[in-house]
Amino acid sequence: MLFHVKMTVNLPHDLPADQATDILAREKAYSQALQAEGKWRHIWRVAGHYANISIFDVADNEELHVLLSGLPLFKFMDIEVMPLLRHPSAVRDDDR
Ligand SMILES: O=C(O)CC1=CCC(=O)O1
Repeated sequence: MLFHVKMTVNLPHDLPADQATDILAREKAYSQALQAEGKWRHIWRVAGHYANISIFDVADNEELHVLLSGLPLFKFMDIEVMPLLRHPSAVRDDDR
């Protein structure tokens, strides 16, 4: 199942720099591992915002929840999820 996910990051201004550096490094590694697995298909920065638009390809709502709640930045994010399904006019075979 495909999901469109918007993540808006709200890092506290008083978060110590070493903790911020550590959490961002862990977030990057977590994200890149899921991208390599094919579960996190796309990630795009939203211009002018500390936010991203991502496409996840997972088995079901529960798997998406597990992956999102495992994000190192999870407690510092607002997350909006939109489930996607194939459009009847779509021509790409991998958009299901
Ligand atoms: O910077 C972001 O948008 C938050 C984020 C999610 C995965 C990642 O590497 O950074």
